[in-house]
Amino acid sequence: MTSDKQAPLDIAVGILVDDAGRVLIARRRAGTPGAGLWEFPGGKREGDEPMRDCLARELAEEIGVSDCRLDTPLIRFTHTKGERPVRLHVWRIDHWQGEPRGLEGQELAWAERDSLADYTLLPATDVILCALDLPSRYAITPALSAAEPHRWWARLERLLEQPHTRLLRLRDQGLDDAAYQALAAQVVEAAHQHDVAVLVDRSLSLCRAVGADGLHWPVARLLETGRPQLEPGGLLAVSAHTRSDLAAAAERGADFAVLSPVAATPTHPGAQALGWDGWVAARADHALPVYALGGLGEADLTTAHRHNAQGVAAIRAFWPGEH
Ligand SMILES: Nc1nc2c([nH]c(=O)n2[C@H]2C[C@H](O)[C@@H](COP(=O)(O)OP(=O)(O)OP(=O)(O)O)O2)c(=O)[nH]1
Repeated sequence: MTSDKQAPLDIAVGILVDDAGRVLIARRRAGTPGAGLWEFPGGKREGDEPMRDCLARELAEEIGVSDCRLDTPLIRFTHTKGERPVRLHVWRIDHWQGEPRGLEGQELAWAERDSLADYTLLPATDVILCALDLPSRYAITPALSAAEPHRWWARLERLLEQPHTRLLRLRDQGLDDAAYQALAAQVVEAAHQHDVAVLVDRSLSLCRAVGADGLHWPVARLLETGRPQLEPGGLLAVSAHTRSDLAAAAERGADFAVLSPVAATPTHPGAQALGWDGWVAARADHALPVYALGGLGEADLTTAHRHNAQGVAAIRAFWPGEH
């Protein structure tokens, strides 16, 4: 076996999103691998062309659109679910010129996000969809048990009111299960009024009891018990600290991970900071969205995206100050 045989093919993929929030999918033609399945438009890199150029070329050739605005890459990951390993470089595209049409005879469809389940998509598309659905900011609460309750609640309300807040983890390791569950029930109720999804720590039964949107576990717990039976659409997030944690998380079916610490933080004294170089080496191209955590905030979002992060997770940086 030569190593060349195993080298992944680089593929550029574009997710065109129209003003109604629908996404463009294309049906693979007869005679190609995965014929009949639906995919996002894109294709193989030619020579050593930059991946952005590859995507612009593929979209022009396949669907006749030009001037695609490629601001921020959505995700880059490798998977081995097809005939050979591929590394997908995926962009979300909200602006382009021209009306997409199937120039190679392929069928196209504009699909509502919720109706994508009706199409048989290529394997590993679930990773792309998860990245598409997840926000750039993953807010984590400081412990209520270490704070004055009315102040904590006032800040939580302010956080929930901010339009950027879409996903929250309730973290309070100082509470016993009963107290944590009582708090989680209240937090989920408050968050859902603002359309903010809440992930809770601890057990599947607690998650169900409080109507949370999923669980956030240490990766070791996923390894011990396997992926819990969440409701359809429920999210399983894991905390990871190493490259092998992430490999295990992707392998065992976590929807996304948080990889930390990028920098040292007062909440985790003594934890060895990865720095961005260490973070990128550990993140690698594992097949799941990964947030960067540890001493980061709003100002680090662009850097995080550039390093193949879904975005930034933070406790202090997103927790509103007192006014
Ligand atoms: N376009 C696209 N390809 C994907 C996705 N997910 C995924 O695993 N792939 C894989 C399938 C194929 O093995 C590979 C794309 O190869 P391709 O054969 O379509 O590339 P191409 O358009 O350059 O093809 P060609 O006719 O020039 O050979 O990437 C996806 O969402 N979109």
